[in-house]
Amino acid sequence: MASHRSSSKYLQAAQQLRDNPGQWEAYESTNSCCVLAGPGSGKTKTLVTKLARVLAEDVRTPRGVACITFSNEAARELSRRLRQLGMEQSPQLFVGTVHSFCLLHLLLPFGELAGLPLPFPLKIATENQAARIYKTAAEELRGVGQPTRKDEVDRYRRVNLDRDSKAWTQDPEMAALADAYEEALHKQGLIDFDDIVHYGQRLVNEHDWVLKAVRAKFPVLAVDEYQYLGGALDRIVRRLTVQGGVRLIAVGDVDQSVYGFTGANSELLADLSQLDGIQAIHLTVNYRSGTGIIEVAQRALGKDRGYKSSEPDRQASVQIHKCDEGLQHQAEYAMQTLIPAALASKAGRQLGDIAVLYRNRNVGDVAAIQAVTAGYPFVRIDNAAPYRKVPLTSWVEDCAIWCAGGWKISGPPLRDLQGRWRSFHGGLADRAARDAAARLTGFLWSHRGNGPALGFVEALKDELLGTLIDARGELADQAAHVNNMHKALQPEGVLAGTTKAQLGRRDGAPKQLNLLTLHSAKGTEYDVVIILGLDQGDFPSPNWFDNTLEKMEEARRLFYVGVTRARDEAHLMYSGFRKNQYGKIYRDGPSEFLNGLLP
Ligand SMILES: Nc1ncnc2c1ncn2[C@@H]1O[C@H](COP(=O)(O)OP(=O)(O)OP(=O)(O)O)[C@@H](O)[C@H]1O
Repeated sequence: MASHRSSSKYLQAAQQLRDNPGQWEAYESTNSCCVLAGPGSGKTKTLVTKLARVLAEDVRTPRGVACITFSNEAARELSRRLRQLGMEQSPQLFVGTVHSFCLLHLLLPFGELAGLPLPFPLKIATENQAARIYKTAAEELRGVGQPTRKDEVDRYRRVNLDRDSKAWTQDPEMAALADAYEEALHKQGLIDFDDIVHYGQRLVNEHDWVLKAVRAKFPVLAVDEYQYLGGALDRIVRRLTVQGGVRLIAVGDVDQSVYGFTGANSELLADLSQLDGIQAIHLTVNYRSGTGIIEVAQRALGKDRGYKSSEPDRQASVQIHKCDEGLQHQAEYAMQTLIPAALASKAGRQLGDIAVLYRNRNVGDVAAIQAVTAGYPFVRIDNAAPYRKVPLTSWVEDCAIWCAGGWKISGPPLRDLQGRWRSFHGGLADRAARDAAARLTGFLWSHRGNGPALGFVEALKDELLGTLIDARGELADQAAHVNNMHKALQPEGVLAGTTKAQLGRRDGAPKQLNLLTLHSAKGTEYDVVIILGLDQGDFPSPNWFDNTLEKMEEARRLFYVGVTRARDEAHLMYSGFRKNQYGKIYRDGPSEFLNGLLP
């Protein structure tokens, strides 16, 4: 038996997998495996149950398991699900993004030793610093007002990993811009997020000793939502599993690939599943949606994948609604008519069981105004948020919840907060780790009660975070997001008056309507989903028209992700026209994604 603090809750959870041959095969597999399956098929459920088993039965302390996913929110959701099975963040269980994996487990421990050409100690540029440095470097190279956007250059750096290859110089201007930017960044003693993954990949690929060290620490590697991750992570995964003998548990769905614009490549998942020694497992039962939704969703995707509902007789529907007066009318109809009807149609259904999804924050603004008018409390996840969810801000939120009353029900557990707190300090020796945990416990204990969040965050910064951030340059970027949180809580800020309990609120809170972008909706599920703004030219949008077939397919997959979040009802809203930012009207009809959707 392994010596991790393990719980047998996974044994109960595993019973649910027994009746599904694919899920059970993944659960029982002792080799590397890759689960490819559609929405709601239990990929994440299988992954977390399997991980809990591996931690309890296969991996002995001090070795552990690393579980990588694509965003901080996704990592938080995975941690939450693992916690339900009794597994908490600890030195033996890493759950986080590819960036934090590369930073904490590759660059910080091995980067300097391996002689990487980066400025040490590592300090990560904030978004503003990186943007300024790029602007200056690009203007020096190509003149003031040069048009190439930083995100295009970043994408180029992400997809062309070998600087000595022909691929790197296929676009000489891009390559020159990228080189000039990186040089200027490093000269200022900074690195950026793309450096972290790029050099992480190089460490694993170019140094056998790094490979061995990683395998010694993490004999098992899990990757959720593989289709969202780019070439650098794919290289790390292949090298660790194929040459390093690390056991891989990967799950994903190529049909839900919606991050091509960031350099993600869904073909990597399909290729990975074909490798020798990797057991490919396909799941076809959808446990989330009723048949009515599954059939329409496959039509929306334009592919019949043969997915079936686990409850074929359950009522589920997709409805299309036309609101003649435009986007605001759509949002108003959703709030005033659809949501009250949805709440009334099922006993016990709450606002938290409903999500309004949209393409971008502009549509989110319209939805938010109508939600306020209707008197619905809501939680909003899009770029309009006053601060970004990164590990440090998420941890501050969870500390606030704990103090506001979470300590009574161990939600979140103090041990989890301490584990994350320790991880921000990098590798701490036992004594120092105990001291850090004790300081945190003392702080939290003395701040119990649901007071204003502003004072709490100020005290946390003064008493704990300040010293940490001064000592750990790699947290500089995340510290900037904590500062944004602090600024938003000021009397003149958008979060003025927020309490500790409210600071920690998020999607999944039962009494709050969920407003979120289609991209943020990945991995979530709701009884009722309402998608706004399905007008040709808005979604797919004009930007998508410069456009390759590939980008249109990605937009279609994004639509598919939205529809497949629904358990019982999906409502698709359009007006038949769109307005540009100057108020000019284009009557291009409903989104082409609605064509032929209903029989
Ligand atoms: N074997 C099972 N028995 C009962 N419920 C299950 C089973 N497998 C999964 N579920 C339920 O189905 C829903 C979807 O599961 P999960 O979120 O793991 O799917 P997913 O494949 O990761 O979805 P997506 O790709 O759409 O995000 C959850 O509510 C989960 O509890």
